[in-house]
Amino acid sequence: AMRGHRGWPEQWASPEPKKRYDVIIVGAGGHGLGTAYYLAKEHGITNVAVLEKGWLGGGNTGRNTTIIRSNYLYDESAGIYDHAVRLWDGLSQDLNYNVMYSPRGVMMLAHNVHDVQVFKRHIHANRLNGVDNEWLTPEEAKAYCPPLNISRNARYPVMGAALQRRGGTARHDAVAWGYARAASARGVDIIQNCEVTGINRGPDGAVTGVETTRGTIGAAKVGVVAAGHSSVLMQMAGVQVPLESYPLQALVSEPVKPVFPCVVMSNTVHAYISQSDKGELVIGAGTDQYTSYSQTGGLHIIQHTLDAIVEMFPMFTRMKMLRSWGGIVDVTPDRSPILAKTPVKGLYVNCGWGTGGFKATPSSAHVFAHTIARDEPHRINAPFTLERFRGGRLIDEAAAAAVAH
Ligand SMILES: Cc1cc2nc3c(=O)[nH]c(=O)nc-3n(C[C@H](O)[C@H](O)[C@H](O)COP(=O)(O)OP(=O)(O)OC[C@H]3O[C@@H](n4cnc5c(N)ncnc54)[C@H](O)[C@@H]3O)c2cc1C
Ligand SMILES: CSCC(=O)[O-]
Repeated sequence: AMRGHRGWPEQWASPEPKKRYDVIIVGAGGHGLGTAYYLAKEHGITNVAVLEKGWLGGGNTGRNTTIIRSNYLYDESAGIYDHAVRLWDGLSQDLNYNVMYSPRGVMMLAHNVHDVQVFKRHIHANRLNGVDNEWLTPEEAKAYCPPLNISRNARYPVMGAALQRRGGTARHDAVAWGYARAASARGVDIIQNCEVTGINRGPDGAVTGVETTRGTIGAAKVGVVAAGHSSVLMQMAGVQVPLESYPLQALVSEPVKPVFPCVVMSNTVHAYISQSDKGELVIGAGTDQYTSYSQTGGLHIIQHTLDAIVEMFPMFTRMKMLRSWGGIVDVTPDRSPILAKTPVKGLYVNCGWGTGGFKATPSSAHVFAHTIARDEPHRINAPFTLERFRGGRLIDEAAAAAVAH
């Protein structure tokens, strides 16, 4: 058995917080729980607490539309997102928990000459980085996804598509549960209902721990992984991060028999769709256009998204919608994440994933654990610094992420 391994419990332990840990992770989403898991598994650091103000997986990790892909434009992005796709492949075995990873293919639709040019550029860039991506004619796109409307007189006719066959989906709850159980089994304390209300610094400015709703907890290393609330947390340590938080909504239909074989995304009409293993159509929208920490959004966004969906897939016109919800997405100016040390000794931040961080969960956690354990970034996350916004060396992926914001 692994040193200190608690054995494979039904789920995770729920201990009282200790007075002190080696590392505190703020935020029990997939990225935070995964970071704690890799700290224990890869670096032998097990005296770790993950502090969560609500319930684990209750943030964006349990609210997203579960799309996984690595077809972004820049080399830096290929590094972090394709590292994730490779880790998704063996994650269920690694965690001894079925995360239901399904490489069913992600197809990005082109509706105008600009889309065609952008997606073909992505395909060439992806191939240069060893990332699979291929161009389909409208007829080939329909053959891959039969419900797709490729009529020439559609409001936004399909002019082709970029298909990443290794892209797909996973069960988002299971990712949180799998990482939580595996981390807990290795000795990590997961403390739910424990909101961090302050980040403490010593006379030398270094981090000494956090204030929480369950008392003061000491640690020389604190990793903030709080998604839409990251700017609030970092402000507690006097660090400003260039984030805007927006509501991002999603909705599901009534469950039906398997009818939709892959994932389809359309940047131009701001809609994307897949079908869950339970049979629901899982539909995503663009962000609401105002900053907010609300986990709901405007009905007009849902309406616009459904207009787009029935235009692209007329067979769903009479489908009944079951429920909609929202999350709080933390968006950076260049739509790329911040995975880095901060100017405060012992304080690390993993945020800025915006509308697209679920797909990166395994790689984000893997390299963030490395960054905390060794106090220096992994080569994969080295470009994703806080300083890039001062120096201007941005990693502008707005086109790759534009489907939602
Ligand atoms: C509707 C929607 C659809 C999306 N679709 C996709 C998609 O298809 N593909 C994709 O790749 N990405 C998608 N995303 C984005 C993705 O969900 C996120 O980028 C990713 O899940 C972020 O993971 P996380 O672990 O960093 O954050 P979270 O899961 O949000 O975890 C952060 C945690 O920090 C906790 N926290 C906050 N403040 C405090 C505090 N003071 N003290 C203690 N804990 C605190 C929160 O309660 C939360 O549980 C979507 C997001 C939304 C909202
Ligand atoms: C919410 S958009 C999903 C994605 O970025 O693949």
